[in-house]
Amino acid sequence: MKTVLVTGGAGFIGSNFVKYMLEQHPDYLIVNLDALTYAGNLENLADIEENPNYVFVKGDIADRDFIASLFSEYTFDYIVNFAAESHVDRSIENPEIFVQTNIMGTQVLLAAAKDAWQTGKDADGYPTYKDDVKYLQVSTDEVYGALGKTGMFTETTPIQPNSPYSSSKAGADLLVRAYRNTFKFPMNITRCSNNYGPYQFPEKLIPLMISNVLDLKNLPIYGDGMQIRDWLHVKDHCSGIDTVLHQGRVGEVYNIGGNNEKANIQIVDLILENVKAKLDADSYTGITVDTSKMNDDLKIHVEDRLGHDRRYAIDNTKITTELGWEPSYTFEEGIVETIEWYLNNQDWVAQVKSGGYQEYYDKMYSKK
Ligand SMILES: Cc1cn([C@H]2C[C@H](O)[C@@H](COP(=O)(O)OP(=O)(O)O[C@H]3O[C@H](C)C(=O)[C@H](O)[C@H]3O)O2)c(=O)[nH]c1=O
Repeated sequence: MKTVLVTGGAGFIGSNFVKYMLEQHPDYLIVNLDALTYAGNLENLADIEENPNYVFVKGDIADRDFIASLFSEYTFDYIVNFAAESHVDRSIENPEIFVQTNIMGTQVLLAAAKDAWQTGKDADGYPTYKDDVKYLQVSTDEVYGALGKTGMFTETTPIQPNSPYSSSKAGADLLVRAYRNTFKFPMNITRCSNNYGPYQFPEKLIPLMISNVLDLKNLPIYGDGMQIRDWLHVKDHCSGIDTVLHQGRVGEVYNIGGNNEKANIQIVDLILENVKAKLDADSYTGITVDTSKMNDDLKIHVEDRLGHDRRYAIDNTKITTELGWEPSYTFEEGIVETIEWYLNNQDWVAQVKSGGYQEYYDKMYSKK
């Protein structure tokens, strides 16, 4: 029996991970700590909230006193830190909260874990720790910066983040790295590419485009739309993190990519085509829309994102050769399954779009 603290477990990737862990490790206790910001949603976890091996706690990772009391209540074996402000466009509008949550929050967690796990000191004065404990920092390929037409990010690529978001994630990674170097702290860092799949908040490219096609709204393509991202199905990301948590060499960084490079414009075309085809072939509860209007006229090129990274691509060699992990989804099957999920979960979409969503959307796109 292990007790795992999953922070940010009500968000998109975190909630998929909580469910994945409960399925894969039915003897583990999963404590989900989430501040329930705009992107966190307990509806994502409705099907497991009665599971006796699952506990939800509302709170902020950057709140030192709160974290201290949580660590006095539970004895954690593993900590997986997903809690983060994650949207690049929001970080351009309002960087400060990214520094607060992503950097300060990570520091508070690191200090609490070190205190909880330290057993003494070795002959050289370095802390010693309990056996089989680990802190895993969930990071992003964006910390490496941007690629040109060729090349891929490996774990030794220098860190050169370009946005306030990626800089805050890089700052957190560097703190985790420093804890390893200074305190021999038991850690791993994983760096993933762009995730997609069920429960993603519709501010990110894929769910935003699905949602706009269904609402017959414009599909805003930043700049020329030829920016390239590597797409990783969220379930593959979860299995990659689980693999690193259990088998990763302590102190190491592992990239987790999807081997699926696509230009944004290709993604938008695929979504437009697939949503229309599905609705023409089948009916879905709560969706009545004139599919003849689902055509290229919906696509508009808008002002580019400031400092927009042109291309990301991840080299998976390390995690594949050392730990035997590989992504299992092809993008072609993953995107169809994801579109199907959104079509079948219009209540969830409506629920997350209530609240401040419309206001945010109008503000972001009124300028464009
Ligand atoms: C929302 C939106 C996006 N885009 C473009 C901008 C990007 O080139 C691409 C994907 O954008 P998105 O904001 O979905 O994701 P990224 O900026 O690549 O970052 C994401 O993937 C990394 C790994 C993380 O670490 C981030 O947390 C995560 O947000 O589509 C558009 O062209 N139009 C739009 O309306």
